[in-house]
Amino acid sequence: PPTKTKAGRKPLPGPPGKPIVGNLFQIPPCHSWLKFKEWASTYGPIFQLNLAGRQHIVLSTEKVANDLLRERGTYYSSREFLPMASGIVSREMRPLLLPYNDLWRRTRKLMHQLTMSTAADSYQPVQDYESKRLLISLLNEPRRYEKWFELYASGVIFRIGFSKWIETGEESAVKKIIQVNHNLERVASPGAYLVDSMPVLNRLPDAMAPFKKEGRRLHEEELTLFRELQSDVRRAVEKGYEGQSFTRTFLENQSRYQLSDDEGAYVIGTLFEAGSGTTAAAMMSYCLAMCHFPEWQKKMQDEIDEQVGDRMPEFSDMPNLPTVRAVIKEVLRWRPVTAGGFPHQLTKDDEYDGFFFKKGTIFHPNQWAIHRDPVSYPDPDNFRPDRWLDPKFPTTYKEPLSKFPSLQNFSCFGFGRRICPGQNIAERSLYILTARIAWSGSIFKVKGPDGKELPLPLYDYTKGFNTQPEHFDFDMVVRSQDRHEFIKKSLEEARSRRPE
Ligand code: HEM
Repeated sequence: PPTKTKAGRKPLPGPPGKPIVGNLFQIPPCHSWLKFKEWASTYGPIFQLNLAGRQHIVLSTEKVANDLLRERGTYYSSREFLPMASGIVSREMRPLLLPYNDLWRRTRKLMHQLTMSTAADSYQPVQDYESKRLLISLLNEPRRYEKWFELYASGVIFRIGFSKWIETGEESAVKKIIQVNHNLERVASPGAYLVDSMPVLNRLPDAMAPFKKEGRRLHEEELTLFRELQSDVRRAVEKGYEGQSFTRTFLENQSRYQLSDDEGAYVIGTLFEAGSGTTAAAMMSYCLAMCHFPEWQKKMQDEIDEQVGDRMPEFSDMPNLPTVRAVIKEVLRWRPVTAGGFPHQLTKDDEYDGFFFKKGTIFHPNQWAIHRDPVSYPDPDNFRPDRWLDPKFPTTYKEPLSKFPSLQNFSCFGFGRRICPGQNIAERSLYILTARIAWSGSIFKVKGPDGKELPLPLYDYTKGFNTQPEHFDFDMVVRSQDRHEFIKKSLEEARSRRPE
């Protein structure tokens, strides 16, 4: 263990770096969370990295992440200012990247109203309809699962955000907003723009800084799209359209939130971008888990058959389906979507457990390591939904099983004041999709001509800060023709009842 310094503070442990650049070139360009976890086993749950003079701290247990990011939320809730992503592209309006300032507080208040539990309940008819549509597509063409989950997740948020239904995913506004997501993911990834590590480059004249022109173009494109989507809702409401949406709620309460049109448009755009890819990615990991651990698919199916019978599971069945909730919670633990965690920035000097942290330090709650802490999660590399269901696992098991396990405040959604505001909506989507997919069919590994299962990697994941399995094929067999017919009928019925 580190010894105390003269001032009575412990030196921060961490891998030794090189002069000037520090640990910058020791960090792998992708899946850095794996390396960070390795370092945590050498240096402990709090270790530092020096990235060209900037102090970064990696947190690797739920306890230290909660003690700092949640319990000391008044000063551990900011974001690092990235000249390209937060400045030029977002013009300091994108809530996800905003520092802990007054504008962020106002946007967060609006987000809370749009996503709190009672509001989330009111979006269930949209999730009901979209999940039925997904079942038909998945049963017909399971190998195009990425498309179906993306269509589901964007369809839900597009409808509740802007009162528009997505039919094919090929609609121009949908393609554009998905492009905005991809741009943000690229622009905000660590190391994408030198100016983010060396802010002084921002002072270069335009001719010597082509990133500025690119950033301004990206900003124009996204703002134009967000404004168009907002104007469409405004015009529809003026013409007497009655449907509810995030945008409508914003427009009708704008003065209460003290947000300009553009700031409000960015809030709703951010809800879309933070909510669509993440939900879809979680469900893709679910399919991978079902291929590898079919015994859990069977356990869910037995539970659903016993508790629900032949009819399709509904939101109201969730209290009776703890195995369903445990399986999807374990998917989020086993393959966290934001595996490296979303960084928080400290806004004043602080001390914790004998360590000193300077104002401006960036904290990474490394979910990959947090979720593999063997004290909280024994047998961490294995997929064990029973850890949420069996009192033999006292660190994760909680009663009553009609309520727990739940996804509320689970560390996969981040920490403290910045915790994901979309968790109520995400939770409802993940529960209904998991229950209905298991009720309707069984997912299997693909078999070769000799009838043997083809090999399927346990961990072959995409790059980026949201991560999902690289494409893999799986088969899906409907559990009975009656159920297939029932889904088709109930989709038609849901379509005829679908809120306009
Ligand atoms: C499985 C699904 C999801 C996962 C795993 C997830 C995870 C996260 C994480 C880790 C953060 C960062 C929290 C932090 O800084 O500590 C976050 C932030 C955020 N999420 Fe989610 N999320 C999901 C779904 C959603 C949905 C459905 C929405 C919108 C309806 C949403 C909206 C947001 C927004 C707006 C932020 C930024 C909050 C801020 O910076 O203040 N997310 N999410």
